Amino acid sequence: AWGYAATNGPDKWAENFPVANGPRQSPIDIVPGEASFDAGLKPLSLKYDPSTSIDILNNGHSFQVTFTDDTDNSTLKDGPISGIYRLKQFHFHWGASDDKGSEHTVAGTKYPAELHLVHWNTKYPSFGDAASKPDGLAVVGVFLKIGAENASLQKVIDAFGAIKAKGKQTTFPNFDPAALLPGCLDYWTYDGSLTTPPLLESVTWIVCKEPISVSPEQMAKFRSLLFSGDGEAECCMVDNYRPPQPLKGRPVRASFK
Ligand SMILES: O=S(=O)(O)/C=C/c1cc(Br)ccc1O
Ligand SMILES: [Zn+2]
Repeated sequence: AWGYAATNGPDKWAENFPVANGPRQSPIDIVPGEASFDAGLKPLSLKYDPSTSIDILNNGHSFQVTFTDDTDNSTLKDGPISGIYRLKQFHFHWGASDDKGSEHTVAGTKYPAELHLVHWNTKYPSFGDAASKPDGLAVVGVFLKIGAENASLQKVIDAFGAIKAKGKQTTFPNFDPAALLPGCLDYWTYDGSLTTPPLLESVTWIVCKEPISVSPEQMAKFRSLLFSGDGEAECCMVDNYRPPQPLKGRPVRASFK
């Protein structure tokens, strides 16, 4: 199965997922000076209902918090998209050390981690259906920067004890993902893909310019999670990020000057 090791990592994914070499792969290096300001881009409208959060899971390549998506209670609207997209889950990517870990980079700068909030277009009947359409998904990316302890993030970290190994999950009710968003929602946007197999080219990426904070101690807790399952040789969950992919002529737009 795919992973992030030398034997099954990003450089090997094209063997089973040839779209890995496609025209709209993610992540990318965002070069602010080459992004074009688009006055037609609307502010993001993110409206989340904490009662839609269900559980937290170690899926063997990250951990994710999953939401009920059978109503329009937690949605993304406006920004670069048309229609209503429902929040399905959020997860993170991070490094073994603070000098790497994000998937998108900004003029070559890597952040220690990156949050992805995954939404699907309600013009399609389900996430699975939407995931195969060019306008099916919208993922909001938020960089994490080393600094003050993040109290909202700490609520997620407090659940790690129950999901240390691959396959572990526990209930995670009443969590408001809006508490993980930066104060300023200026963003860059471009057409891309899932950054993990199946690498489907169905994502409108919306990457926030402003990072949120994470303390060194909190990053250490991320790195205490395991890729491995119970009874397997322990392997720390670190460096679960895909590096930037070729832009192949895609425009990157900015919602801000
Ligand atoms: O890292 S992302 O591109 O946000 C991957 C998102 C993703 C979300 C789901 Br839900 C299932 C498979 C996936 O690959
Ligand atoms: Zn992701």
